[in-house]
Amino acid sequence: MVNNRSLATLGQGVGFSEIIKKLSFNHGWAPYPYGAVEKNKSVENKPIRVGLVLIDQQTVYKQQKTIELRHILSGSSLYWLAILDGVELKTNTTINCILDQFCHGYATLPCTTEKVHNLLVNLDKLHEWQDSKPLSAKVDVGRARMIGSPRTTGKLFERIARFANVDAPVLVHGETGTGKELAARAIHESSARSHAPFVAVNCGALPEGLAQSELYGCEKGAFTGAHQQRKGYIETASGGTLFLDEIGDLPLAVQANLLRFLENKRMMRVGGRKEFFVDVRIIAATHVNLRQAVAARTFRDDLYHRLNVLEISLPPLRERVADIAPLAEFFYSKYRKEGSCKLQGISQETFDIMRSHTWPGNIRELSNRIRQAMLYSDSPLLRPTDMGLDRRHWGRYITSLELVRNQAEYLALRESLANHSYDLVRVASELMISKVTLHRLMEKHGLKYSRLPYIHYLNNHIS
Ligand SMILES: Nc1ncnc2c1ncn2[C@@H]1O[C@H](COP(=O)(O)OP(=O)(O)OP(=O)(O)O)[C@@H](O)[C@H]1O
Repeated sequence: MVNNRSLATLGQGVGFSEIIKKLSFNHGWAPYPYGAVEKNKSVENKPIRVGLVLIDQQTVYKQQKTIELRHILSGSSLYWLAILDGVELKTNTTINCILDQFCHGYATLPCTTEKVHNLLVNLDKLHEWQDSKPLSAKVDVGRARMIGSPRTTGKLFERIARFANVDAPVLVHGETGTGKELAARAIHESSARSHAPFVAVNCGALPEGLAQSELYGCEKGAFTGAHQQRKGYIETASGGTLFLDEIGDLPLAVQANLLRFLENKRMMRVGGRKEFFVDVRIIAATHVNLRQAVAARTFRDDLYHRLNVLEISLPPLRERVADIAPLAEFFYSKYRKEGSCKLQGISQETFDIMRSHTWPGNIRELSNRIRQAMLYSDSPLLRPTDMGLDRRHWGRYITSLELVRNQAEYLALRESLANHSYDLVRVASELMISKVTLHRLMEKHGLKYSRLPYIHYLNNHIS
């Protein structure tokens, strides 16, 4: 057996050690404890792309262990395969979230080493393939992190990576709090401009008479109070990215100037006489429908087309149900680090109710509600009432037949999956739907370990 693959291992347990030993003897894997891998990134010049992580009862039920595990997995660039020992998937949200966010697959003990070996080989190939791709989606945005289920956010990351490689203007639309600024930052951070400033301007907050000088700056004595020459936002962002939030609120006169600037990247300070070149990439965002604004003549048609070269549309959170659990878990872990909180997690009921809330403030609202709830909660698990969401109020939040349908669909799926331990043939038969429909619905509701399709794909496509 040729030993050509290295494996990081994380966790200790009898069954786990047994699997690792067999993988080494029978299949030629060279296992290394994760600590050793971390120090060198590669051991003995062997690249390490995949890791095997043990998730047992201690990991799941000992809060400190769960936190440590999340910390390690989120900071690692390896592709992880989880080995579940003595824990039931069913409706355990903690495991579901860890698997969904950080692992590319899992196997439950007892299982054959052949199965684990095959999954690892495919993951290794997948990692190698992703490494060789010119565009790989970036998840980290500076110090911030963009979270979501791979189905929705995966496509977004791919767009962000593509858009980062070209220098054209981008128009981002989405309701308030859907992450428009975060997406713009992600493009900037992933682009060649990342070393230069990212300047965010809320066009709606620019005072009407001062919008021009705020954007373009002014020369000394240009108007009363202009005691010295001052750079505007455009110049401040030189070499980097200017993010124009709420672009629809830009006064018409300033729109005309911005159009000229977009055409040749040349500008003049207010009161100035000489035009000069400024190298800035413009990313604009809007929560209103700019086409309608164009029709209503409050937004210039030509500017709209100049800005809308590349487009990103961020759906509201109520349409990204699969993102709710990973986002909630992310904010929970983030705010947990901030204070001495005795909470041990989020209750299943809270997750259920979160899925049916309409989230008018989108991701910002979710983040704020979790933060406040964590301050005030006095129970071990975060309850719906802590977050100001109550089952009695469902009716109030449900605004359409579609939402009611979604809620019923989700509950039926979850129940049946739990009852049949994710045996999809039985679940499909019980719900009287085809397996294809079942897969689609599981994906829609975030009940699928969405990274697993990669493995199935690879199983079918890689010889
Ligand atoms: N995918 C995500 N993962 C983690 N945090 C997110 C994500 N999307 C948004 N957020 C967080 O939600 C909050 C709102 O995001 P952001 O300010 O980017 O939204 P926005 O659409 O620009 O809002 P507005 O239209 O009100 O300016 C921020 O705290 C941001 O960090």
